[in-house]
Amino acid sequence: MKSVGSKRQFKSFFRALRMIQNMTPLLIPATVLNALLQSFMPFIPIFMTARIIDELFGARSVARLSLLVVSTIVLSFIVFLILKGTERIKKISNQRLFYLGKYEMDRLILRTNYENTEKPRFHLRKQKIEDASIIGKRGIWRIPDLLERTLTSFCTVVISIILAYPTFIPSKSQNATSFESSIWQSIVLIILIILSSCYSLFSNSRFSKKFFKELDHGMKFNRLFSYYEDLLRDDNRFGKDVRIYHQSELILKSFNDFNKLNTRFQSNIGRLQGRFSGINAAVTSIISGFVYLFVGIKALNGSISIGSVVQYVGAINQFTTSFSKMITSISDSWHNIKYVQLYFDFLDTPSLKSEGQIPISIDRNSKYEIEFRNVSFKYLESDAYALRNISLKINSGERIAVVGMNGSGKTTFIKLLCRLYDPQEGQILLNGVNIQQYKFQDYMNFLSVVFQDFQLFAFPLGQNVSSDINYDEQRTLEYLDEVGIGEKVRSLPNGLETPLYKVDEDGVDISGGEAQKIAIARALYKDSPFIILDEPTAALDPRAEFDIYSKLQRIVKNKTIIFISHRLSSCRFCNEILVLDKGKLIQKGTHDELVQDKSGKYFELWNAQAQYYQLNS
Ligand SMILES: Nc1ncnc2c1ncn2[C@@H]1O[C@H](COP(=O)(O)OP(=O)(O)OP(=O)(O)O)[C@@H](O)[C@H]1O
Repeated sequence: MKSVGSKRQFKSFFRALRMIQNMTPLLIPATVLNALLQSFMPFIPIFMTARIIDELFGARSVARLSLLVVSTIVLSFIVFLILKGTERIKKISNQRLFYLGKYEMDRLILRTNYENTEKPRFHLRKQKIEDASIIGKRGIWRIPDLLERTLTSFCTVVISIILAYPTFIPSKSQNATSFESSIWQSIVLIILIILSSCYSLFSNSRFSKKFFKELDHGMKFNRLFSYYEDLLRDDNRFGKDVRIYHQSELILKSFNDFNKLNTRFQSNIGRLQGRFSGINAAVTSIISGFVYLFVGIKALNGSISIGSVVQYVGAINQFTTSFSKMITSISDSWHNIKYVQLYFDFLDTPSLKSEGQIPISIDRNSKYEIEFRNVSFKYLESDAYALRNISLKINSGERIAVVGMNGSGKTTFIKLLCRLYDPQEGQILLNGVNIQQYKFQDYMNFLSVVFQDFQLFAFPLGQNVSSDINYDEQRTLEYLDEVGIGEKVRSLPNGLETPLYKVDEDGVDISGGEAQKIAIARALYKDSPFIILDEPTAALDPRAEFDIYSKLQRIVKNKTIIFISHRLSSCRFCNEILVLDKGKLIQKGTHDELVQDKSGKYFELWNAQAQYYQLNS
């Protein structure tokens, strides 16, 4: 089991490296170069100082000394310059990686099938990835940093071993003292270094585990805090309810809770870091003491030069600190992979939709027929049927109303028709072919929908209507005129180029009814053969409602319109009414036929509405 897990972790790591390389081709080379230079840099003064001291205590040649000093300065300066260059490349590339990594997730959210986006788990997963990237910069965004730390410490360990190695070899010269020729002092020092390395391995992995546990804990507070922050930042969406229902105290309490917990979280992390680095520093100092003693005795006995003391002491100290860093980085990388996997699991969210291959060429004069054949549907997390055994046909040019009580399945009917969901039983056919066999985008072009909870965007008004940056101004205005908002649009300072909403400072806020009119204009502009309007006039005043219904008859000509409605006023414009109840199609017919069926559901609804108006008139 464990090896399967490890295999997956390695796979994710290499996949992340490939992805980073594709997104920012300079980042990994710059990181590797940076790591090599960083590990090399501390050894320049260590190695060169040893040579300079030996020269001072030896031949004392001014020319050689000058050469050594100049070489040290020039070499350090060149390495420093290259390091600065790679740092800059890394900084820019890391920013790019941050953006592109998130862009991939946003692209998935916008393109994955709708069914996925309605699952709370889907959004929770994304939130977790985002939180992890903010707190502790975990996930793919941390990989370059961890790679650099691991490589730097690894190379430093290798170089320090090469430089320190001679001091552990017992002297074989005839004049060597028993201390110099004994292997035991080397063994003792090596054991001490190994013990300190083991301790560092153990304490690092404990630290990493605790650190990541604290970070996971901290993510919960961050999520709640971000939720309220977003709501307040967006457009103070809950401003009205907060005032009416005195909810400010509750919200501020959640900010205070977050603040308290965050302070505790930060102090826990700080304490952990402090304890860990304190103990590590103490261990390193003790080892340093032994190293000085060991190398010092050798120097006192004259078996190594004074300059070599600097080299050996420096190299062994570099080894102990870098070994500890290397272990920390490997352990961090191992824990970080969990978040990399989370990221890839999100990007790999399976598409639940089957993609057809048949193209649809839309032609105004063609006849289209939609058929629901024994269609049944349940939402994923529900046992109850939202639609049950629906069979019906809708032909070109028809005006259909779908009516029913709350929760009777009207919106679900539309969602299935629009392929936002696919039915579990039965088929939906367009001209006799299952709609799943058509190219998805072609099928999307076949329909225009104004959903109950339609969304307009903070783009210029013209772009909202046309869904395009380059749009036909005249046509756009014509449709806006038809829905009765053209005059208002013309009076705006920038006309069609006026952005909606105050996200842009030149933006305009619009009323609910105006937004609904723009949404209807958008559906008309799309010029699809089927137009579906889910509660299209809920926000309109009676005059605007009547106006739009009568105009729709004229504008849409031979197109098919399906109205979803609670208001039976729309039914008068329709040649067929479908009545849904608890997911079943229980009645269909013309308005007059259904009104005459006094025991039917439609009559019940119609009568209730008529009685209401009588009572209130
Ligand atoms: N995403 C969902 N997950 C689970 N159940 C859902 C989901 N959406 C709707 N339902 C359930 O499916 C049934 C039909 O809902 P639907 O939204 O189609 O009704 P409706 O007729 O449009 O209602 P309304 O008139 O209130 O808009 C209801 O019982 C509803 O609770």
